[in-house]
Amino acid sequence: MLVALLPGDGIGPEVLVEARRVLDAVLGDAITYEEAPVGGAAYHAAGHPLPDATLNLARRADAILFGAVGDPACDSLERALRPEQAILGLRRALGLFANLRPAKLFAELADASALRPEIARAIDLVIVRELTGDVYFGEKGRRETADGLRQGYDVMAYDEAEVRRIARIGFETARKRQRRLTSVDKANVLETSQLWRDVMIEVAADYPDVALDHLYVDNAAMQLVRAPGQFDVIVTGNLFGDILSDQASMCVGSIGLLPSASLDERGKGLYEPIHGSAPDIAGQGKANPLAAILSAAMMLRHSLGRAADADRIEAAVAAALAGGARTGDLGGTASTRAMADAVLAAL
Ligand SMILES: NC(=O)C1=CN([C@@H]2O[C@H](COP(=O)(O)OP(=O)(O)OC[C@H]3O[C@@H](n4cnc5c(N)ncnc54)[C@H](O)[C@@H]3O)[C@@H](O)[C@H]2O)C=CC1
Ligand SMILES: CC(C)CC(=O)C(=O)O
Ligand SMILES: [Mg+2]
Repeated sequence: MLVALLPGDGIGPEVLVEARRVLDAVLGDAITYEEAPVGGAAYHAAGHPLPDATLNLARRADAILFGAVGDPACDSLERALRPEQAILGLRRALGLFANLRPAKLFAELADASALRPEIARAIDLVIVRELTGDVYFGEKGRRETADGLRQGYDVMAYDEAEVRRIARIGFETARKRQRRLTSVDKANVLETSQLWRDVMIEVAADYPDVALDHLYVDNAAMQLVRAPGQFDVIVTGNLFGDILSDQASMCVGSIGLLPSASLDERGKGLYEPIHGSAPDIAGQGKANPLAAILSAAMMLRHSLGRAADADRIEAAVAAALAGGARTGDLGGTASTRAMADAVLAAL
C-alpha cells in the first residue's frame, strides 16, 4: 500500500507528522510512504503549487494524506500560482467529487462546543459536499463594466450529472445511518440550486427508504446552531458545504477536530483535515493534530480496507480526550506533540 504524504504549508506539516506517528504505531511498515511538496512549499521549491511530480505521486498512490496549503507570502501571486490551486487542482485532476465531512460530538467535549452542552450533545452528522464543481470551478475573471468600473465574476454552474452522482453518495451515506437526508440549496434565488433540487427529488425515487427534505442555506446555517441534532446527512454544493462544515466544526468544539475524505468514483481518496494552514499559529506547536489523525483513520477505513485499525485510532482519540488532553483551541495547554502522545498512549 502506497500512501502519498503531502504536508503543504503552515500547520499542515506539523499535524501530518503526528498522523504519521499514529499510523506507524498501528500499522508498522504495512504502508509505504512517499512525500512530495505541495502548495506554497512547492511554489518556493519548484515554481508551481502542484508540480507534475507531486500530481504523479498522487495518481500512483493508493491514497493521499494531505496537510493544508496556504501561505500569506503568496497572496499577491497570480491566482494560478497560489497555494490553494494545489488542492483545487488535485480534486479536479483526480476526480475527487465526493467530500465527506463527519461532525460528531466527543462526549468529553460538550463544554468545548460553542453551543450549550445540551444542544451540542445531539450532534452526529455528515456533510456530503460536492467538491469539483460550483462557483469554485466556473469561469472567473475581471472585466470592466460599461461605466468603467472594475468587476470580478465567478460563474456558478452544475450540470445534472454532477448533481446526480453526489445525490447518490448522499442517499447511500444516509442509508448506512439514520436514513435522513437534508439537501441544502438556495433554490429560491439561484437557478443552479433549482436544478440541484429537481435532481435530488428525481434521485430520491431510487431511495424510498431514505427521507429527503430541503433547506435553504441561510436557514440551514441557522438550524445548525439552533438544533444541530435534527441533521443526519446533509448534501450540498461546493461553496455551501465549505462554509457549513467550518460552522459545524465549532458546534463540536474546534475546527482542529474535523477530518474529511475526498473520494472519486471508485473510492480512491484524498484525506485531509477541513482546516487550512493557520498561519496565525504555525510554527508554535499549538495546532490540534486530531483532525489530521482522524483523517488518517478515515483513510484506513475508506481506501485501505483497514476498518478495525480506523476504529482503534478513533477510540484512542476519544480516550485521550477523556483523559483530559486538550490543545489551546479546546481550552487546554497541550502542544501538538503532547496531544498526539496522548493518542499514542491510548492506542
Ligand atoms: N484544504 C486546505 O488546504 C485549506 C486551506 N486554506 C488556506 O489556509 C490559509 C488560512 O486560512 P484561514 O481562513 O485562516 O483558515 P484556517 O482553517 O487555516 O484557520 C482558521 C482559524 O482556525 C484556527 N485553526 C485552524 N486549524 C487549527 C488547528 N488544527 N488547531 C488549532 N487551531 C486551528 C486558526 O489558528 C485560525 O485562527 C489560507 O491561505 C486559506 O486559503 C483554508 C482552508 C482549507
Ligand atoms: C482552500 C480552499 C480551496 C478550500 C477550502 O476551504 C476547503 O476545502 O475547506
Ligand atoms: Mg474550507
